[in-house]
Amino acid sequence: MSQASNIMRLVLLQLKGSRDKTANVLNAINKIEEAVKKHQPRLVTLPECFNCPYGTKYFREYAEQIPDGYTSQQLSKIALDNQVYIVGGTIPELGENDAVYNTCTVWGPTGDLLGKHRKMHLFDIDVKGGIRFKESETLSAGNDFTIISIDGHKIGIGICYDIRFEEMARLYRNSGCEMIIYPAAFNMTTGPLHWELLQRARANDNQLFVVTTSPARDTSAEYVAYGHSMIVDPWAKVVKTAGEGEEVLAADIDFALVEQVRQQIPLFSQRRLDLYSTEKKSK
Ligand SMILES: O=C(O)CCC(=O)C(=O)O
Repeated sequence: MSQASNIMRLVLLQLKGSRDKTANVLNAINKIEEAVKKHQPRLVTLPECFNCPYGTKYFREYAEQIPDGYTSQQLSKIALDNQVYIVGGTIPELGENDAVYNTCTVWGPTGDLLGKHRKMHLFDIDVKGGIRFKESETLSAGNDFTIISIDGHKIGIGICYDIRFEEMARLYRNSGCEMIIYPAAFNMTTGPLHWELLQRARANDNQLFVVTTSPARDTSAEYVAYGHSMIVDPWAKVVKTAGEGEEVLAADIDFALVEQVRQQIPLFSQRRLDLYSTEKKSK
């Protein structure tokens, strides 16, 4: 693909996880290699918590330093060997002062770490008769926005629950992003109702591509992921969606669509900033 091209080929890997970290990482590595051979993507994305079961009791045990830990080193090598960008899902990260984060790493074709996003909004919910989850029992929240650039296109990174916070997506749009990628693991309570809705809403509000990558559904797991990894375009149209099992989703997306939608429905020059605003604060 030429550097100036607006077309980018994506591969989303919806992967099944297990309690065996090494097996999970090797599965991801093998699937990346196969997908590169078959589809020649520019960018490959992985699911949230792809090397670890999704559960607060597991995060510290599976946590690794970034970029020195095993999973980071494997992702760096496979990106370099295959000359591909990788949005490496998420892994539990062992950070400063012994804090643990739910973190997405992004790797370039040189094997370099291009960015690291720590989930900003921790998934603490209690839906009666549905699901209770409290990430803050063991995780700390990140404080930084993460934008990477691929072939001149800015891409914002968020993680799962982050998608519910429209201000974050707006700030990415205001910073020039044309796509937001969310590694994510919705569940069987909120998934059917909110998964597609939130993606189409963020895409529609901000006139950009939204990409999510979920683990495959495993009904024997303690946390059952919804699946349905998805690509939504700036018209809020679902371009491609996976089912529930392990799946490889490949698609060419055209960034020219971003400008077309923004010109035809010029929300961002029509906003009444004299009456309201969304502002970034530093912490
Ligand atoms: O927002 C939701 O319903 C699910 C969020 C989630 O599973 C997560 O943040 O990991």
